[in-house]
Amino acid sequence: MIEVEASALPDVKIVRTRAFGDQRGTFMETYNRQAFRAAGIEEEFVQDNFSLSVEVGTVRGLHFQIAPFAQTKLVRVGRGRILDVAVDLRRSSPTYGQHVAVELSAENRLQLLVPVGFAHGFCTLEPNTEVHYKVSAHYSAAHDRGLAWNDPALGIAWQVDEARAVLSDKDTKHPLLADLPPVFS
Ligand SMILES: Cc1cn([C@H]2C[C@H](O)[C@@H](COP(=O)(O)OP(=O)(O)O[C@H]3O[C@H](C)C(=O)[C@H](O)[C@H]3O)O2)c(=O)[nH]c1=O
Repeated sequence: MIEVEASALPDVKIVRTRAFGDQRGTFMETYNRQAFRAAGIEEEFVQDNFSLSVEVGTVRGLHFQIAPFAQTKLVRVGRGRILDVAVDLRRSSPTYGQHVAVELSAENRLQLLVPVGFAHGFCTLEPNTEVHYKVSAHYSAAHDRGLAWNDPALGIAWQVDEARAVLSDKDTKHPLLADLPPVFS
């Protein structure tokens, strides 16, 4: 049982899968190819990723891979809570540069489908947050690109002070949207 709804940017989908609770806890099918295809999510995922972020206010992003390794991502939280963000980088899109931000948590069990053409990133809202995500193309460092998470032009309300954000060195050096070359048509 899967429910898929459009987010504020219709191509970014919010996915809810059925949870079975009993006296022991909970069981979920977090991904089921047949059910997801029936719900219109046709992507073939080829790699599962996992990240643990220890500190609240850890920001990972905004990332994307360029062709031929551009990725659709299906993101969920196994432990903790994140503000998950997708930014439209499709030059021909009427919502170019706009974003959607959705809270994903172990508690709400929501997943976010971030299609090719979007940058993706998140900020953790609890300590020791574990993020699991499926991607539709393999990792390629040579095709890995980024966008400045704190670009004022994006207007993302990350819920973390810029000075307190925990970032990789790489994520402090990405270009602003205005300086980003065309990457997705
Ligand atoms: C993404 C990736 C990374 N790596 C290696 C490369 C580095 O040595 C190390 C950490 O990579 P990175 O700092 O890019 O990890 P994150 O900052 O969590 O990046 C991810 O976080 C944001 C939210 C995303 O949406 C992307 O999927 C992904 O870019 O893992 C791999 O070996 N395979 C991979 O698929």
